[in-house]
Amino acid sequence: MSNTQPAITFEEIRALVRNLPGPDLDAGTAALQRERQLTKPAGALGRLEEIAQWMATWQGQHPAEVRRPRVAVFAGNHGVAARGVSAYPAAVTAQMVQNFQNGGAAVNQLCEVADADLRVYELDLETPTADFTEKPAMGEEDCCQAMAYGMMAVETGVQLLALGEMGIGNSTAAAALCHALFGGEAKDWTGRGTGVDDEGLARKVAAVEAGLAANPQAKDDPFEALRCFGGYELAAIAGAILAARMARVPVLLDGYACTAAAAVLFKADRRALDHCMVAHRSVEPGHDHLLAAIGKEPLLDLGMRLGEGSGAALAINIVKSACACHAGMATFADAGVSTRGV
Ligand SMILES: Cc1cc2ncn([C@H]3O[C@H](COP(=O)(O)O)[C@@H](O)[C@H]3O)c2cc1C
Ligand SMILES: O=C(O)c1cccnc1
Repeated sequence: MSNTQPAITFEEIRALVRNLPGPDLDAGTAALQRERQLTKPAGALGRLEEIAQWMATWQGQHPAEVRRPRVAVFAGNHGVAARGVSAYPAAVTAQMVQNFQNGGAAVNQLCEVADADLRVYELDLETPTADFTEKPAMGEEDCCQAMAYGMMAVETGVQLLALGEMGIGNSTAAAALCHALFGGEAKDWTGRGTGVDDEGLARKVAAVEAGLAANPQAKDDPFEALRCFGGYELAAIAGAILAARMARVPVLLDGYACTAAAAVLFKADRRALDHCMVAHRSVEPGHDHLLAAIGKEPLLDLGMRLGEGSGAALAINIVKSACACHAGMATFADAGVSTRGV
């Protein structure tokens, strides 16, 4: 990326992870108490109730607010893309960034519907990471720089952060990352991404296996795994999640690639993703294994496999709806509705 001194080092990031702020239990309890008084049978709003409580707990305020949701999409290019692991050429990454800027992508429409502020962050698209089948994708400085860049997406006033990525080849990077973090076999983590054929899928599995063989140290440390396989956009997502935690901003994670980036933090500390929900279950088969590994149940399951923050942008509507019901509904006492008889 650049030759300047990184704004943060791995050591500082590790210290951040060791000292993450915890939940605001007072705000969470206030939400639970209000929930019990709202004019509906107990539990009848299902996960919307859990979402309202989660939002209060991690925003540290009750009732929680979603006036300013932000969708941050990070874009980066991958050296491994040269190995024929995507159905599309690497040039599509920059072309899609242009498309985002022109308002023509799926995520633009979904942000419009959700009334969300879409920000697209390019990470040196002319300079792909190294091919991880040969050596680590990034040096430590570049990885830290990308994480620091991701942190900048968390600005004052953002009340909910939805994260996404754009980077041709990144479903292969995500597979290698998950394989290093959680073990298993390369094929368990590798899917068709943008739609590779059987030969393309075999090339992807081979690239993941070669990646693990070329970077054996990636298995020993989650940040090392991020550096070896990451991709600038995946490192930026990990940085954004950390900054959001520090700033008390709840986070929606998108599909496979985005959740894989988040999983680095989970491996570093099992509580590190407590302020995150996974927006949807991607069709990419590795996502299911990954959700099981990090213990998260996604909000939506619509057969999507796009990336670019699309599922996260869509789920903003669910979070807004949960908070609107929680804050706006009348209580039994206020509305003069009889409480449960038996
Ligand atoms: C036109 C187009 C728009 C996209 N928007 C997101 N992705 C998605 O596809 C890529 C990952 O798949 P793979 O690993 O197979 O390259 C990522 O850039 C992801 O965000 C797109 C891909 C394409 C082709
Ligand atoms: O789930 C994802 O993030 C995904 C799936 C396919 C292609 N790109 C991204």
